[in-house]
Amino acid sequence: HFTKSTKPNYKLPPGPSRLPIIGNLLEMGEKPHLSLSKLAKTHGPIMSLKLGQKITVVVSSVEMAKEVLLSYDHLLSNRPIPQSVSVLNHEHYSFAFIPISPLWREMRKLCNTQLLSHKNLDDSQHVRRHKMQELLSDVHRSSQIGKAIDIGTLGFKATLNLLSNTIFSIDLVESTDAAGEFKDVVTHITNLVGTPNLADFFPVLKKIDPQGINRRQAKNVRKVLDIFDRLINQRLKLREGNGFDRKNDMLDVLLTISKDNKLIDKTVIEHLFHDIFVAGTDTTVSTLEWAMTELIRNPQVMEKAKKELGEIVGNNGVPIEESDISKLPYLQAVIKETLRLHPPVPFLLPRKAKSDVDIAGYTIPKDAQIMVNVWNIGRDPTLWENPTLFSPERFIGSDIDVKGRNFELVPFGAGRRICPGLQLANRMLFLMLGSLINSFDWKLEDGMRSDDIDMTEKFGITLQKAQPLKVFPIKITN
Ligand code: HEM
Repeated sequence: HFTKSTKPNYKLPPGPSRLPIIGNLLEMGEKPHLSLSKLAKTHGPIMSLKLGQKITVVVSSVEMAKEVLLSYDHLLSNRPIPQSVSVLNHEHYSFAFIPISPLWREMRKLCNTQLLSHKNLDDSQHVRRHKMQELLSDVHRSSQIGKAIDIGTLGFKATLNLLSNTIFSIDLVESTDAAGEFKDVVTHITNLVGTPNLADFFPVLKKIDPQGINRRQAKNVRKVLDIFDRLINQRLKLREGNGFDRKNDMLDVLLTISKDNKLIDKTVIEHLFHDIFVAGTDTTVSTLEWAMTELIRNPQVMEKAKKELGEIVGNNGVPIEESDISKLPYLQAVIKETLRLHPPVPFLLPRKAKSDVDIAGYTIPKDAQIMVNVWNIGRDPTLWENPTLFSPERFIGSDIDVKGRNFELVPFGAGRRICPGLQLANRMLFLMLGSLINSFDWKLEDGMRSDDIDMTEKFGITLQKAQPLKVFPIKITN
C-alpha cells in the first residue's frame, strides 16, 4: 500500500497528467514498451505514473538504470507481487518474487554455487550436447521432406529438454506435441502475469478477481507443480533403493541439501523449479527466434556467423561445444545485438521501493513499483549509432557484455536480482543458434523476401515475435 512521505522536499518524478481513479492506466496501451518510451521523450528519463492506485516510476536512460540497479539496488530489490503470482502459496516461495529474505538468499546462494555456476554447468554439459544432436536430427528430418520449421516450437522443445536434463536428467517432453502442451501452460502463465490486472491496480478488487485471472492461473500453476511433484516423488523413491546411481543433477543436489537445511524442503524445490521453467523457457526461445529472424533478414551477418563457425568448429557435422563459445566472438556479438534490439523482458521484472529513495532530485516513494525500460535504452540514439540497425559489428572490439556491468545493455537485469540463469541461457542460446546455422542453410517460403518478414512484437511480460518465424532448412553438404 502506498504511504505518502512526510519529507519536506518530497517531489515525485514528472509524468503525464492523471485521470481521476484510473490515473494513467489508459496510456499504457497494448505495447507499453513503445508508449512508455514515447512518454519518456516528453517527461524525461525518470518519470512517474499512477496506474490505478499504484505509483509507478519508469526509468529510461542508462544513467537512471545505473542509479536503480547499482547505486540504490539495496533499497530497490524487492518486487511488487502481482495477484497472478499469489496462487497456491506461490507468493511465499517464488524465487523470482519473494522479498529479499533468508529463503531468497539461500536460493540465490544455491543457484550461484551448486546449481547454475560455471563449474556446475561445465559438469552437466554432456546432457546438453546430447540434446543438441537430437535437435539437429529433428531438423534433418524436416529438411529431407521439405517441411518448414516453426523456430519457436522447435526451440521450445529443445529449451525445455535442455533445462529438464540439466535439472532432472530426463526429457520433460518426448514429442513436439507434448512440448506444445507444456509451452501452452508456460505461455498461459507468463501471459497472465503480463495481463494488466485490475486487482493489481485497485487492491480492493483483490477478492473479486474481476478478470478471473487468479482462477485461471491457479489451474496453470497446479499443472506445473504436479509435474514436478511426480518427478520428485519418483526420485525420492529411487534414492531410497539400494545401489541408486546418483545423478548429481540439480534435483539430487537439492534433495541432499534439503536433508539438513531447514529452509529448503520439497515444496520449496517444486516452486523453485516452477520459476526456473517459467523464467527460463519463453525468454530463451524468444531470443532464439528473434536471432534467427535477424540473421535471415541480414544475409551478410548470417554469412559471417557461418564463416566463423566453419573456421572454429568446422562445418562437417562436428557438434558445437560449450567450450567453443569464447572462441566465437562474432556469434557472441549476434546474441548481444539480438538482446539489445529485442530484450525478452523489456522492463525487467519490476522492483519495489523498500523506503523513500531520492534519485536525480526526485523521490521514489516507499512501495512504488519501478520499471527499467531496457527496450528504450537498447535503442537510445545517444548510446548506439544507427540504433535500429542490426549490426553485431558494433560489439566487436568492445568490452560491453550482458552481465549487469554495462548499464547500456542489461537484458538480464543487474544487481542483487540479476537473472541467475544468465550463464545457462547464454550457453543454450549458443548451442541452439550455432548448431542451427552451422549445419543448415535456411530459406523462406517461395516468393517471400526477407523484407516481408513480419517484425511485429507481442507484449506480455516477455516480448515475443507476434507472427511465428517459419523457415525451411537445407542440409549443408560438403
Ligand atoms: C535470454 C534468456 C533470459 C533473459 C533475457 C532473462 C531475463 C531476466 C530478467 C530481466 C530478470 C529480472 C532481473 C532484475 O530484476 O534485475 C530475470 C530474473 C530471473 N531469471 Fe532470467 N532470463 C533469461 C533466462 C533465464 C533462465 C534460463 C533461467 C533459469 C535457469 C532464469 C531464471 C530467472 C529467475 C529464477 C529470476 C528471478 C531471480 C530473482 O528475482 O532473484 N532466467 N531474468
